[in-house]
Amino acid sequence: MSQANATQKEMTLTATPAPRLKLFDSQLVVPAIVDSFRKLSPRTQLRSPVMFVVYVGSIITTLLYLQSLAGKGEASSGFILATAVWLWFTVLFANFAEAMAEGRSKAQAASLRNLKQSVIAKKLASAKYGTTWLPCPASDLRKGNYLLVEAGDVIAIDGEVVEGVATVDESAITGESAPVIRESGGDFSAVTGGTRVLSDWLVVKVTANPGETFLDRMIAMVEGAKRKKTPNEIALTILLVALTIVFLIVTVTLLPFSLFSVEAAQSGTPVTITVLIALLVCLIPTTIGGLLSAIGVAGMSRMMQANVIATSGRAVEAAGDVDVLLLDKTGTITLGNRQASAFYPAPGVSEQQLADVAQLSSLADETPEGRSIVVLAKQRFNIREREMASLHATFLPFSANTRMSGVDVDGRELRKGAADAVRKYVEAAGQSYPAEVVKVTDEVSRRGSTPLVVAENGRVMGVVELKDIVKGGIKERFAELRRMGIKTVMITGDNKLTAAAIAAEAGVDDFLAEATPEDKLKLIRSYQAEGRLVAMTGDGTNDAPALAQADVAVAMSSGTQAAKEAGNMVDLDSNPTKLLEIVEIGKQMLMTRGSLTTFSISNDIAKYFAIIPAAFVGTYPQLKALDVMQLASPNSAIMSAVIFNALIIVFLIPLALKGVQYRAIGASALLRRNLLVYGVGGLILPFIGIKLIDMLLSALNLV
Ligand SMILES: Nc1ncnc2c1ncn2[C@@H]1O[C@H](COP(=O)(O)OP(=O)(O)OP(=O)(O)O)[C@@H](O)[C@H]1O
Ligand SMILES: [K+]
Ligand SMILES: [Mg+2]
Repeated sequence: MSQANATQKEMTLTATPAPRLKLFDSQLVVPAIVDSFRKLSPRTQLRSPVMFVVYVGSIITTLLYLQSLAGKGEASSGFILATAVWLWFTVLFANFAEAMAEGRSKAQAASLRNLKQSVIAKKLASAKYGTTWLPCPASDLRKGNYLLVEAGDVIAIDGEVVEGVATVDESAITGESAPVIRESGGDFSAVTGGTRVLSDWLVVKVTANPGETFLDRMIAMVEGAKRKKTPNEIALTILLVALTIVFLIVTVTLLPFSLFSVEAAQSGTPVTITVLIALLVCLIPTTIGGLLSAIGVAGMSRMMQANVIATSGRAVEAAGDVDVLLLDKTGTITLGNRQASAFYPAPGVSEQQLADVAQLSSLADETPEGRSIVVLAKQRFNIREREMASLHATFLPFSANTRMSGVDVDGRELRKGAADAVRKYVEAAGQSYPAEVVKVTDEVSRRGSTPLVVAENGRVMGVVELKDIVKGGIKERFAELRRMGIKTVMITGDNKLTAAAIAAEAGVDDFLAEATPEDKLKLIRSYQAEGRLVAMTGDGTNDAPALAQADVAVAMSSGTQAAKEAGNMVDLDSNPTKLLEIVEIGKQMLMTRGSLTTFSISNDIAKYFAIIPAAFVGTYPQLKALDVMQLASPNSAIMSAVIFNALIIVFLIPLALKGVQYRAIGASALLRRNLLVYGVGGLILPFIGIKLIDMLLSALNLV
């Protein structure tokens, strides 16, 4: 063990910590500036229709400026140039916001990539321990290959343990320094490439080709390579496009009005195209248009900081609206390492007889439960392991559907399993089920332990108690979820009494016991049919169908490959209460988007008051009444509005990246508060900002 400890310490030192970069860290800012220019390609710009309008406006004003240099300008070339430059800044600032958000994700991806080591694996000729192995680079491994991994070896690639038990240091992936046990069968059989075996050995079957491993997928996700617009983002984009079209029509119809009206002809001051473009850009929702993508990317990146990898932005979004959380009992709410702790023989059976039958029925049972029975029988009565192969036995593996396992040997039919399952089996064999055994299983269950009833040839031999422990601190976290309005439901294959005891201890709102994988699936569907958004956390293979059905499906990284494939998030810390943070991050992202949309639309209103009187005062002098800001000159008014419109994007980048503050108060109270802060704030702020810019411009004699 001392050697294992030493290796582990070494590992902890070499593992790369996730980068904790400051908001405007120069490591992020410099590449983001470069990226802002790279993002000027039309294809990239088309992704945000609002910003694309600004982009086109920048190009047109630039052309108008060039025309003015040739002496055919519609206004002074200095004014056109200033407008063009600030419109380009507007586009660049929006690009910069997105690049900053992506840069943070890229830094996280880079730290993950550091974990990818080129490992030489020990490739076995067959699935059996002890057969010869050949060195093979990880990149040449394929699904279905078998590997030997021994103490000190780094596991080359993702796989499933088929033989052996070992302690594994997964700190490089999970950040958790305590070693975990990985063993064949059951829910602790998945191993991840990049982790290191500390003691003993494993035979691992490769489950992913190079480039398709858990780590590879995490890196791709974090880098945002596969980031698609979420349904909510698409809906919001449609709204923004509609607003843009309305303002575009308004602006275009103003053109002939100003050009051909009698007043314009008389005063000789038609509104220029430059001014109309400035007006259009100020009216369309550029603030949210420029920040929308950054908000989404930042949400995923905040998940990553909480050690959760989300496979889609859609999952992050759904997390913000979750109503019901379903949790698996064993391994999620409890530690999940259920150990046999006592034998309770049925009347007329000795404890040793029971232990003997229980042990024999568990010899080929690869689950932690089965193995722990063999261990207890040895401790209590020194019952030695028998070699299954020489016994001519047929083994009946445990399944979550039958909730039984056993063995047929020398004409003896040995079974063990959940009380109700064994009772059915015993009664089907025409035997009676002793009342004393019911008493014992009830007592065991009320303690929160799992009773396993053991039977031989249809006769009940007694009960084995499997002890499990509720994870620490879970009750307070569930109370917090309740305050957020989220209902917690524990689902388990275990019996009602055990379930009730654990449910009470953990403080969940409700539970479903004796659930088969299909029952779990049905429960999720029934909640979804009520229009609720369901989150589920699980770790076992039998949780996979339910995880695939849930809207937000968080797989524990300690769980099986199947569970991780089925989920849309993986919690690297394997902490069931992590959902609390996941929901918070989701809510925060939705709120940030809502708040900035509100702000964006209301902060455009002041610009009418700045630009409309400035643009049309020549044509319609009555409009002077709108000039509540008393801006220095028409040109100064227009420039100030355009400059404010560009700068506000930069000022709001920190908010878009960090997210607005989340508080666990009611949804309507939160909405009221945000409307007040961002709606009213957005209304007032530009009046002050535009006036200040105008004063500065005229003080510096720039307009
Ligand atoms: N190796 C085994 N052999 C026989 N019976 C078992 C074995 N392991 C578990 N059982 C019984 O089957 C029941 C159902 O197991 P299952 O794995 O579906 O659910 P669980 O692990 O108890 O709960 P959860 O769904 O929360 O993980 C257990 O409660 C136990 O009574
Ligand atoms: K705007
Ligand atoms: Mg289970």
